Amino acid sequence: MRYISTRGQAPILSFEEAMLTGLARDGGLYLPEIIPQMSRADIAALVGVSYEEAAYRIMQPYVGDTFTEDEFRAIIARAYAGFGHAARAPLKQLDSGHFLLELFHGPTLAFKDFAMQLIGQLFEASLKRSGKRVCIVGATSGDTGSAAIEAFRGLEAVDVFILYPHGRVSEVQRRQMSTPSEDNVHAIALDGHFDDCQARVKDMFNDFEFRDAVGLAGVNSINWARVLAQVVYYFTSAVSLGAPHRKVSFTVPTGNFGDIFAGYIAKRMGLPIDRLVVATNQNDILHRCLSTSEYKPDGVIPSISPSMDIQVSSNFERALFEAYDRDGAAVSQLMEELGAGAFNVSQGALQALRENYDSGRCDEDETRATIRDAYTRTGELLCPHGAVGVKVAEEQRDAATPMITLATAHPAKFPDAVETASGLHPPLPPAMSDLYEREERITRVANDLGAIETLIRERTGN
Ligand SMILES: Cc1ncc(COP(=O)(O)O)c(C=O)c1O
Ligand SMILES: N[C@@H](CCOP(=O)(O)O)C(=O)O
Repeated sequence: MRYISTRGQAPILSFEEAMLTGLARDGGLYLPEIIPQMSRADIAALVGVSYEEAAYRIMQPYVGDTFTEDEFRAIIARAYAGFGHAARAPLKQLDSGHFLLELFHGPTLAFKDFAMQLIGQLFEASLKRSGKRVCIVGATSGDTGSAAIEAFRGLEAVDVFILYPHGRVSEVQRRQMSTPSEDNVHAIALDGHFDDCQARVKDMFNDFEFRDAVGLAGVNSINWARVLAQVVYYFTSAVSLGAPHRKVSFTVPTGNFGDIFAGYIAKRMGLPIDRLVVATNQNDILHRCLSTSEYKPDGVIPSISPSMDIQVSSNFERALFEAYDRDGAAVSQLMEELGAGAFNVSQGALQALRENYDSGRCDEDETRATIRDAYTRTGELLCPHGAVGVKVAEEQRDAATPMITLATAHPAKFPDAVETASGLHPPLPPAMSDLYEREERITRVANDLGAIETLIRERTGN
């Protein structure tokens, strides 16, 4: 399998190269040149198999001969062994025709663990083989960072620097990043919001001298392997509700567009998905763009679902690439316009986007009300991100097709918001019960590329 950039100007890479490269050298994001297909029989054959077996069958065509069958199966087995639920991604019924896909049973209690635990194993196997060393730099609004630090802590051949927006993540998220004691992990509090963190990470990738000197790698969803790992649970959940014989729809709490794009890939592979609904919080740029065609970031407003406080949505570039029939020049032009403030999607591309994605938004009061109502009606305590999804799904779903809403994080990651909404304080699982007593290590930096690069060079000796 070969991987191409959304901007059409970067070298074509293998799976392993694309995984270790992160951002393409033309500033774009890698995507497989062709999307492998699962036939109806392939999908039907997933009934009753373990999550790990489904993961192997779905991901193998993308990974190709990077690893032997035994190696790749062992990687998958190690990745999901630490999950706290035998089903890995259990499905719960919320209401007639409305289901919740619980994606928070991994070690850091968010859906990011599905990809990050796998990527940790893939990186370790690949770097052991090559003897190379990498420096991972990531941006987080809270969950990617803790999942990355958990997946890479203590690995010999990897340093991890995670930039998070100072004061804009929950205390649990911050402590998950700042309390691991291994020397190879670094929690960096940046004075700015998530979009600033993500922009500095992309700046570092576009600074080729720095990139090559430190051996930069990325584990944000710019990394194709992140998206790929998330395709699996669309299949397993749909199959448990009757696919391929019955269509299902998904509502996905969305920020950087990686998770819902994984749903789109599942659909392109042949999974009968009726609708993919983008659910945004008050930072609703994606909903506005799909409604009006204009993509114009206008400042991030802090919310009680902080992981979705994003205005420059990285993977939307992959969706645009598809909507523009894989025209890299057109995508480059849009990204240039975005650099100057905003872009407008053409009518043809907007129609293509709307054929694949519906959208809705949920404000702060609605989020709190949904947490309260869902608990009262069903006994399910939602995190604010899941609540955004449930609210939008309730508005958008139809009686004919089952709706699956992705519950992307555990309520205990956002205890204050959940308690205000429901009156209940969600406890941390026993393995994390001493999180508040552990010592924190945080480095504060200005939103300044030079200062961040200097810090990374000093810490890595490059
Ligand atoms: C809990 C939670 N829900 C939803 C999202 C949005 O996912 P995506 O960025 O893949 O759209 C994030 C962050 O990515 C998250 O951490
Ligand atoms: N919500 C994310 C933001 C980064 O997204 P990613 O999927 O591109 O890594 C977070 O929690 O950090």
